[in-house]
Amino acid sequence: MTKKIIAIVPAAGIGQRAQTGFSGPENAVLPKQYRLIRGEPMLRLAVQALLADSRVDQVRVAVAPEDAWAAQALAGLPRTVWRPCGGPSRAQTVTAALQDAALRVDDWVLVHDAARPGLPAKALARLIDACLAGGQGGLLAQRVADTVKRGSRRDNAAGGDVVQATVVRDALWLAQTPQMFPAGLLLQALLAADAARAPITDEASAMELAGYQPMLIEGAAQNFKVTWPDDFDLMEKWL
Ligand SMILES: Nc1ccn([C@@H]2O[C@H](COP(=O)(O)OP(=O)(O)OP(=O)(O)O)[C@@H](O)[C@H]2O)c(=O)n1
Ligand SMILES: C[C@](O)(CO)[C@H](O)COP(=O)(O)O
Repeated sequence: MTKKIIAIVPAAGIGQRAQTGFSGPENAVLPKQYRLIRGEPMLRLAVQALLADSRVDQVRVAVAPEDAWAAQALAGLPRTVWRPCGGPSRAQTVTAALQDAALRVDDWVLVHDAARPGLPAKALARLIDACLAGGQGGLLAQRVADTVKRGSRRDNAAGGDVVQATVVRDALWLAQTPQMFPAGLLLQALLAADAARAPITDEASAMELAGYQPMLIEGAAQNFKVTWPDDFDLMEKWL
């Protein structure tokens, strides 16, 4: 039987660092994934970026249980469903979405942040091609371009950190999404990481903890994560 490729979009965060300060229905603070970029909710753009590859069978968006915006933001998109299964952390949201999807163990899962609407079709295709060809999971990532400093918490004269060391950056990459893994292995790895109370910020770290070595596939600058207030304008320019 052909293995499906199912995308999961965790979209249950609040976007605290983005400080949108915008209000939606009932004056709730509008989470950053619903803020408009180029006139469209950021979440919708992120889902459309995944739908651009016809090999993606379905996109499953995981929103917060009290979410009031998903239906409108995702209206009319093909191959897309959403579920109110978001949890208190990104990893818990992804775990709940995987359990809700009840996939076959060897179906492929592509997890992509709602906060990365700039995903180029070519980068997505690179990741899918590499994982299918290698039969191995992987993630989009970018090599670190700048010189890297480790700071110490000791205050400098201006009240900030001071340099403790310059870090060798040759082998350093910045993790992006999508991150693509077999559904069964990913669910097992996330559950094991949760049981071990390991701090997990992406799917690859759960897989690493379980002993796997995910492939690093070249990502893209425009696939950056909208995190800080200025990022909205920057993303609008890219798009
Ligand atoms: N409990 C959570 C926390 C985050 N996310 C999702 O994980 C993705 C990446 O997280 P991030 O950019 O850190 O989003 P937020 O957690 O919303 O941002 P912040 O940490 O600034 O609050 C986002 O699509 C976000 O909605 C989620 O589904 N469930
Ligand atoms: C998954 C991720 O986008 C990879 O860079 C990132 O780890 C999300 O975590 P954050 O700590 O919420 O930025």
